[in-house]
Amino acid sequence: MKTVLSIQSHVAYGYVGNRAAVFPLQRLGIDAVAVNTVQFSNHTGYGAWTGQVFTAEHIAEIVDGIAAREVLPRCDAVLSGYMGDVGLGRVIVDTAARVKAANPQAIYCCDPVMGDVGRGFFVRPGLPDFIKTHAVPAADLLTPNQFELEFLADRPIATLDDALAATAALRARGPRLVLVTSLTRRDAAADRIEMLVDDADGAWLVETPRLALEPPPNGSGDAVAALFLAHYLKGFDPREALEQAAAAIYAIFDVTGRMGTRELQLIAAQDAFVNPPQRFTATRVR
Ligand SMILES: Nc1ncnc2c1ncn2[C@@H]1O[C@H](COP(=O)(O)OP(=O)(O)O)[C@@H](O)[C@H]1O
Ligand SMILES: Cc1ncc(COP(=O)(O)O)c(C=O)c1O
Repeated sequence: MKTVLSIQSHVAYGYVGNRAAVFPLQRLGIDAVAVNTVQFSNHTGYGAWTGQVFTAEHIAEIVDGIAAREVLPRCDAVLSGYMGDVGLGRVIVDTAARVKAANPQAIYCCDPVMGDVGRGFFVRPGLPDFIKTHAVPAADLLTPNQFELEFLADRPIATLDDALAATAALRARGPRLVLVTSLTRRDAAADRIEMLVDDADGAWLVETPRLALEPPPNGSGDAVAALFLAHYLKGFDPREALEQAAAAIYAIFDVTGRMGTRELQLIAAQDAFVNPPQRFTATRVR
């Protein structure tokens, strides 16, 4: 069994961070060791929330406790998402290095959660620059949405060529693979939403219909990063892992987004992760 150390936010109500990532990991047969960077009542997109960002010392203590149980050498990957603040970010990047020292085969998958096109930046000041200068070079897999890709690669993205130039620029800084979510470009149909995966062997694009989801979903990026990583760890190549992740996230929204209840979302998800009703074929773009 593969093991993922997932270091992300926790919310009591709703599905972002570890609440969006742990269930897909488990459903796909991965042992998810979950460390929560914050405990909030709900995600910050609501505008108001209660709860706390845990201190860097607290997270370091939890990681030390896990290390004392000999868990780090068993980890096949570290998955990080919402970091809370720069101090926490340092502990997370350090933890990824500790896991890789304990298990040289282990990989660090960094979901550089910091904002999106509709909302702009939604994390504390300083974190975007920390992620750009410290987390990106440490990552093996990087999963930005389009907004995050533009910031990390210092360029606007209007076309597929722009996106490929940006992923190449990021790969030159460390990550072996970049997965871009919610790619929206002027040279594609407006009723579609795309994801792009780029590694040394080539680049693949997958598109699904864009569903009218109001308000726009939160946590979809967290779920996609977990889905992609789970399939990648299980030995799927990047193109197959991309197709699996696209089919699963689409099934969840298509079945549940229109109907709306959270319970349905979870129930539908159980089947969608493992046996998505619809397949989407990726196209080679490099
Ligand atoms: N309106 C939508 N219709 C269909 N799929 C969507 C929609 N919004 C998100 N998705 C799927 O979820 C993936 C991740 O969403 P994204 O918005 O990029 O994540 P994040 O939460 O990190 O911003 C997208 O690449 C797409 O496959
Ligand atoms: C606490 C928390 N974690 C994670 C996220 C990331 O969600 P997404 O997957 O939509 O980027 C958010 C977004 O609002 C959040 O508030």
